Amino acid sequence: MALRSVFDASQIRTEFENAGINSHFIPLIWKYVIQNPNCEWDEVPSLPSSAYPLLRSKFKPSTSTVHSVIDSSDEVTTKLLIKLQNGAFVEAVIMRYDTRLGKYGGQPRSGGLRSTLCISSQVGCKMGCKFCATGSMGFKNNLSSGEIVEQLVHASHLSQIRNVVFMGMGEPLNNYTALVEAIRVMTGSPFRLSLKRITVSTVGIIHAIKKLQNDIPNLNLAVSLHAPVQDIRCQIMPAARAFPLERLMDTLREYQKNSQQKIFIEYIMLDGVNDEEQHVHQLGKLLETFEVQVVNLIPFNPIGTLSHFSTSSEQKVTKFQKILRGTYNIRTTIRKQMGQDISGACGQLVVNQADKRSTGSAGLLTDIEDLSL
Ligand SMILES: C[S@@+](CC[C@H](N)C(=O)[O-])C[C@H]1O[C@@H](n2cnc3c(N)ncnc32)[C@H](O)[C@@H]1O
Ligand code: SF4
Repeated sequence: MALRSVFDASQIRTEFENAGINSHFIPLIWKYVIQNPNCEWDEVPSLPSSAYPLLRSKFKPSTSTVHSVIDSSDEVTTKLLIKLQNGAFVEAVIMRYDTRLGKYGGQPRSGGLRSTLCISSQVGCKMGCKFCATGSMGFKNNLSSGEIVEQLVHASHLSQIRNVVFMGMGEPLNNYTALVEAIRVMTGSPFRLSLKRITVSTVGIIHAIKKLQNDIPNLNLAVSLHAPVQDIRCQIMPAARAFPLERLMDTLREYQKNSQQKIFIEYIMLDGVNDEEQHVHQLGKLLETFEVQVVNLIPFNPIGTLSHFSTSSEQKVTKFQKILRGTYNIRTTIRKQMGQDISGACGQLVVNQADKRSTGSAGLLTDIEDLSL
């Protein structure tokens, strides 16, 4: 049987419990593994003697490996192509924010920068959004919580990670149990990331948003709205049929009321599809009664022949922003496109990689300015 990731928290806790080993050793093991990624279990100091054979027979310090590390030419973005134990690939992306410069930038592998890590939760995705390279792959498999956490471990060897956003490959709320467990590990010892600095991006899985409120109160949500009315949403995001816009908005209002947490609205700008003047007024009215933290306008990142959409012109995006701000008083940012020279769109590098071996999104996604507040 394949060995599990030592960062699969519930597995290792259960195994330790069954063997009568105190679970307080687990964060100590994780700390050692983070500092010594290529270690053998016998090297981990000060564990009860029964822990060593158990670790050897059931767990690996890392089940994934970094297959390649690619820096963008502007040195802001680094993409990690990560190979999982089953041979599949996922992407994790580091974006560096230089606090001294007050903007994204800085030398790729240098310390001292405030970095955001964009993490994948699935190989492929079953939601099938028409503009998304990951969606074009279909669903392959869920990542385990350990595989999700290992992306943070790999990235932390290259940069000091301050923020984590689940905006990589896959729909995190379709891999709910692993997502919740991974977030609990990341916010616990030894990672100790602040929950305020973790954001989960979702297409809007209503029942899971409701559940999340109880399981991880006060988690930041980014909702990929992308259209102001249900029929356009369904055209570009087939899964939206199952999550009517009105019910989604009620769920978000409820989420915000109960948790006082930040909700970011993501809106991809697709030329002639959702970027006309009527759409901005529909969106403004939809969000008027809703205390939205910020609307992020995302320039569509072309994904080659996988999608027929085009990117909205700069003038259209700027006008959209102006109306949302001026007429509706909604904080609105235009997300920078980053890392386009390294297949910036989520999943694109994996699709390209798959193409090369003959076997899945564009400039990078995160409006880090807002997510790293
Ligand atoms: C890849 S998804 C992953 C998280 C989640 N599944 C979701 O849809 O929010 C993260 C964000 O990337 C956006 N995205 C996907 N393909 C894109 C593209 N080609 N250009 C720009 N943004 C894209 C999505 O709409 C979403 O807002
Ligand atoms: S945008 Fe998100 S939900 Fe849609 S296909 Fe891509 S990963 Fe899945």
